[in-house]
Amino acid sequence: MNDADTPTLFPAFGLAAGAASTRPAAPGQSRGGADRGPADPPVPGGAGAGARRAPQGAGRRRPTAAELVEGLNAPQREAVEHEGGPVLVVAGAGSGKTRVLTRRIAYLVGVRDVHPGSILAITFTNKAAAEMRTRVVDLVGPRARVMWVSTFHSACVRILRAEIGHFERSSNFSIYDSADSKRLMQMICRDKQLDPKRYQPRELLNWISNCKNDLVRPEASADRAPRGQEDVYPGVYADYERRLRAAEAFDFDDLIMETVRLFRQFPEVREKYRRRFRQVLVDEYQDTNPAQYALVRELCGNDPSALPEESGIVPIDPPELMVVGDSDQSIYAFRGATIRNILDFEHDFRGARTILLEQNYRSTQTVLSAANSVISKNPDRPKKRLWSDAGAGEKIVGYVADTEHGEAQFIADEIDRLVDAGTTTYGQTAVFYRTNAQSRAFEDVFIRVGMPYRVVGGVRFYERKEVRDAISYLKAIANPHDEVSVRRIINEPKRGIGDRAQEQVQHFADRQRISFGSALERLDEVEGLATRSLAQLRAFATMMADHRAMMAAGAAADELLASILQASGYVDTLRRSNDLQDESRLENLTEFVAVAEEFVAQAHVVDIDQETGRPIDAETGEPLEEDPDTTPSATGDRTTVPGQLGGLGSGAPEPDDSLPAFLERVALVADADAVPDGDTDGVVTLMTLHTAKGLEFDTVFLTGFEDGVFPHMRSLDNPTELEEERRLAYVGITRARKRLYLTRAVVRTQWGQPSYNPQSRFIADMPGDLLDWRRLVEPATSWETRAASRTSSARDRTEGGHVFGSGVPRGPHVDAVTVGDRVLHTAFGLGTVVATMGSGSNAKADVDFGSLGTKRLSLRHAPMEKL
Ligand SMILES: Nc1ncnc2c1ncn2[C@@H]1O[C@H](COP(=O)(O)OP(=O)(O)OP(=O)(O)O)[C@@H](O)[C@H]1O
Ligand SMILES: [Mg+2]
Repeated sequence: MNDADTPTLFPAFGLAAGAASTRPAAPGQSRGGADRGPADPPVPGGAGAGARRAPQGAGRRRPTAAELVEGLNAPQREAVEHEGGPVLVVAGAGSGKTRVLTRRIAYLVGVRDVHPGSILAITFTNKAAAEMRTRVVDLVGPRARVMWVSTFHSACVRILRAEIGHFERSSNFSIYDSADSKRLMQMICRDKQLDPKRYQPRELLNWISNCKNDLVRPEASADRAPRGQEDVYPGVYADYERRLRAAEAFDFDDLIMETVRLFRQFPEVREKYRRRFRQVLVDEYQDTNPAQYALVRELCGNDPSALPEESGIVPIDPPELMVVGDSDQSIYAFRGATIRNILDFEHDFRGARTILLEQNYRSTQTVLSAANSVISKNPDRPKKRLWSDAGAGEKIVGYVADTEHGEAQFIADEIDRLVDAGTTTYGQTAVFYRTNAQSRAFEDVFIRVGMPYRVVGGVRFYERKEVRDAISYLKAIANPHDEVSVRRIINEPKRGIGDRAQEQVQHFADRQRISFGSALERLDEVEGLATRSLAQLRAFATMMADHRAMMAAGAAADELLASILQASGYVDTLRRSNDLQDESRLENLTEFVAVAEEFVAQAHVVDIDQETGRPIDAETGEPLEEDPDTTPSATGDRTTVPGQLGGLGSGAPEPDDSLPAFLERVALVADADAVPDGDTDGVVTLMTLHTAKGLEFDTVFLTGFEDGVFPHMRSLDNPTELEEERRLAYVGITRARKRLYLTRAVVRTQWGQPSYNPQSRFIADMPGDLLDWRRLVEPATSWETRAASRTSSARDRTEGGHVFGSGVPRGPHVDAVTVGDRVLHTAFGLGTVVATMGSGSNAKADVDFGSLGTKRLSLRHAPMEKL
């Protein structure tokens, strides 16, 4: 990502204090410590310092103020140094917003002596959080690790685990991801006997999610329901909430909503966190939704809800707040994000000021101009000037392939060419697409040519069936009431607990108003169970109870996992199978056990803080002994008594290798977390445009530049959605540092059907002289005419300044086929040759195209290629 942040700063630490404090240090200075001045106390060894304590004086000294703002331009510096009221930094892509946040944190710790424990920084992914933490630690040393740098979701999980007792709920709650939520919704729809054609679980869940993101509870949700659904939708929502609660579970949206509710209902709890977090920083602010915004206001607003008088707590002034964002990069409206949060900032946070950044340090002027020309077509956006002094750089390369396979082949060839020439590396190259389904074609080709690559997102490791089953076992151990998890594995592998037996248990649970898990403890009272089912249910309940006992006795997560995989018969079943797929399932489970082992190993690493010489937790940087700095001073009372300010539990955390801690980690792994670390991975990154936010690569391929792909089909007749697609294009283009490619396919298979998509309208927005077309295809054949006629707009048929008209149409074709050959026809898709006839220009073939039937084709004319 933003790799260039530290290099000139490091050497500067070695300079004499007098020299370094007044001017930026020259790069390339040595890093020795001998000339350290008296004003600069010895400091931590910084990155990679390891666990040994450095001898007094041998460590790196504390960076000076001048060093921490070194290399920043004036407004960036202003933002870093700002003290007092709330600040909004708005600026286009690549202008150093994230860098400003990182440097500001370092400055707070290193210069303003802010205790790292009082810093809360919010990033968009866990990956970005880890990176920001590392960078700050690089700048000011390991004591900075105590700060909270996390996503909204992770921060809320931590708060809820500590405070959920106020709601009289167990802190061992499960976190339901979208697949869990969907399963629960399916059960609800079935139980309520809703017509599956009219009520789709996904739609209902989307609607509920939107309610939650707007902090709307079921009882107040009727007027948001679609017309005629004012009873059904809120009813389903209420049921869903009831069952989540019965399962002691929260879904993703709950994590934020419940934290806000907690703060509003228990102002003294909120006050505790306002006292703890005196510095709050938020990256990617344009993508916050109303619930997240409410959370920021609870923590940092000027007028939070009043504290109960009997609490005796005097409210504290709001903490310092800095948010950074770019309204042009708001791409999560479908998850409730709203740029109103940016536009209303100055109004909502009293005394707020805005800082603008205008210089882009990431991209060439060519890349920027292309991005600006696309985004400038959006109406009602504040005009921004974004410039770069990196020079014009290379032209953008355009390429039109015949099919998505041709597109992938071109990209593979081009990457190889660039890498061979030493122009770029695999690790500095990314391929972006609009939807996950597009990754398939790239993977096919990349595997074939042996290109090292990594797909971020898609069917991820944690979404594989066997891994999900294993997680469900663990969740069911940790939380016996977790209905979705228990039901998922109760008969997996098959152990003779059929649907009927499960229904009988469920009925009993419903009648007794207890959870399914509790009913399993009272099997004797369940009526009508067959003897065999009863025996199997008992065995299952005993097995789970045994593992819960293990957990209570302190067994670590990896131990429990390995044990349950054996005891449940899951591993044996896979081992006995002859199915090849089961073999790879076994491998994945082995891998998952390794993940747990690594987690446990990590939890037991003890690091020593070089500054204090005391042990700190390797993961969080939290001191393992009591740290007086983190003791709230308001009452001096460290015990948590509701209604009083208490400790935050941050004093002396034990290494946590427990199952709940492991599950928490697993539940929060976001897509973008799988992004490889910079160059070192040496693989090409494939990902959706949404996941690309905040990242940068030397060479970027933006693919599928077709109307109906990008912009997405759904947006073509919806102006609001088209604006969002445009912002997505802006995000994509501005990821490129040096080299940008735009590609498309004349015909691609979508949803199993060939689609002829005309060129993306975004290409026409770019000045032609920015583009260099390597290949264009003339729309002369009937299939392209059909494609052109599908768009409602009579579009200008020029591409990047090149007018169509000359040259020969270049559709794919084959000269000869034999029976059994697989072919790809641009109109009919994949087929198998079943007969051949004729020869020369009369050669024909019968090709079976599956559901489209068998067709006889003239080889000379058929637009197809042999696979
Ligand atoms: N003053 C500067 N001098 C040199 N390089 C800089 C400066 N400011 C930022 N950069 C570099 O420019 C690149 C973009 O910075 P950064 O990622 O912080 O921008 P951003 O505004 O957060 O971008 P995005 O909008 O995509 O999130 C990074 O490589 C960063 O190190
Ligand atoms: Mg950024």
